[in-house]
Amino acid sequence: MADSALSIRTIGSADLPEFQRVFAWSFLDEPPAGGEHRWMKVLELDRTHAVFDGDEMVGTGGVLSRELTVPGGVLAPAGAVTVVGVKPGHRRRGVASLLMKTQLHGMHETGDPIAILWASEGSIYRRFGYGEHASSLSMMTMPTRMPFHPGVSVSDARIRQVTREEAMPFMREVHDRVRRTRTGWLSRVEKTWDVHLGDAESNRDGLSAYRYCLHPQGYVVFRVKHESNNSGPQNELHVRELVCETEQAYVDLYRFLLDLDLASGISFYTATDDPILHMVDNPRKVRRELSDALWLRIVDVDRALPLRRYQSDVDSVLEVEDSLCPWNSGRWRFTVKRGEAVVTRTEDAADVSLDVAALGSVYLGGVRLSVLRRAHRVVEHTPGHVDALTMAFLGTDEPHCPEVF
Ligand SMILES: CC(=O)SCCNC(=O)CCNC(=O)[C@H](O)C(C)(C)COP(=O)(O)OP(=O)(O)OC[C@H]1O[C@@H](n2cnc3c(N)ncnc32)[C@H](O)[C@@H]1OP(=O)(O)O
Repeated sequence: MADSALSIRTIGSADLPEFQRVFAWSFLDEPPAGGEHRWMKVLELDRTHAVFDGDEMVGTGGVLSRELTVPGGVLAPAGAVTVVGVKPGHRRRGVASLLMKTQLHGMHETGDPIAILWASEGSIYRRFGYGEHASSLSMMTMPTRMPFHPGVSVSDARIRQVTREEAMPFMREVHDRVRRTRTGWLSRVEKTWDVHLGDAESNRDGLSAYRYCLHPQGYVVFRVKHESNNSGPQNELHVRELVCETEQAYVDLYRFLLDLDLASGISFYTATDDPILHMVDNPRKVRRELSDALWLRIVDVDRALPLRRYQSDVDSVLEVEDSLCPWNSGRWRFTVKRGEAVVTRTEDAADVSLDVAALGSVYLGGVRLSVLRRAHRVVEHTPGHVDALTMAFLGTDEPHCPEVF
């Protein structure tokens, strides 16, 4: 419950210095001296809120307008929630709750059917209806020089290292074509590139500047962690993104990285189904650590569910619980025919009950509804419906979001 002394409003440009300070302090950080934090560059002021306790700004949060690719290659409008922070000393008094409610009710009015975010901590957002592991991430490490499995063929396409200036126009075009086909990928605007591939000294964490290598159908961006010991160079390649229009380009660029002289290892936050595991001759040498990536919130059940495509036909009554966005609560008939869903209000008895966060987790096809049933997050009233819904929601590939916003 929000403290009654709190108020909330969108910010103007005059609020930005204080907004930046409150956000930095909430992350135990300092605002950059005399400059603008890179996250501030992409804020849309009419979707950016500050919470006040009297005259004092105590909370921050923003929504970015993005397109999210959902199963079936459909581009769905999504509100990408970012820069959420509450000033130390003002916590656990409902500041974030007020912000979350304002954002979600605003998205309901403006027509964003889906909200997404990356969570700083895993225990914050489920209470606000965000479902965990809507997409997951694999922190992958592997040694270089590994051969490929016989049959994985490398083409003779030339891969060229170029400057950032030369790479940028090509990368923008390739990314924009590829992101439309990959579940979980997001549209980028001009300034997003500066944030996502920010390369100021302060962004490098002791590593090199980005290196840009182009293939005719793709590109890879990485940093180098320079190391050496008595046995020679032990440099590590930290891949930021590997974006390809063809499977061949993916194979070629991985081979290029694996063969790079003076490098001993590769690390990459990648998709959980990155095919590299099956390309190399010794898959055990590819070490993987799983973490949550996108948390997804269904803002409007009846607009979000029909947006995506489904793998199989199903006809079920879903009973949804959503205390923060009550327009979602209640029973919905969810019917899929030939991949397309129709969602209508119904008084019929529920086949399956679940809360809106569970629906968010399964929406991109990364989490199985059957697993949520085993976790006591979903209740099946009519036998067979959870299995049928599980199959319908699964996608061909694992959802993946390659960028933090
Ligand atoms: C998308 C992003 O930007 S992710 C970045 C999130 N920001 C941060 O992590 C910065 C550091 N943390 C903070 O600024 C704050 O602690 C926030 C934003 C996480 C929470 O703000 P608060 O104003 O304290 O949250 P609020 O008072 O509304 O809490 C609502 C509920 O969530 C719980 N909660 C809040 N923060 C946390 C947390 N970090 N861990 C566990 N539970 C939490 C509260 O206990 C409360 O529970 P209740 O409803 O059962 O009483």
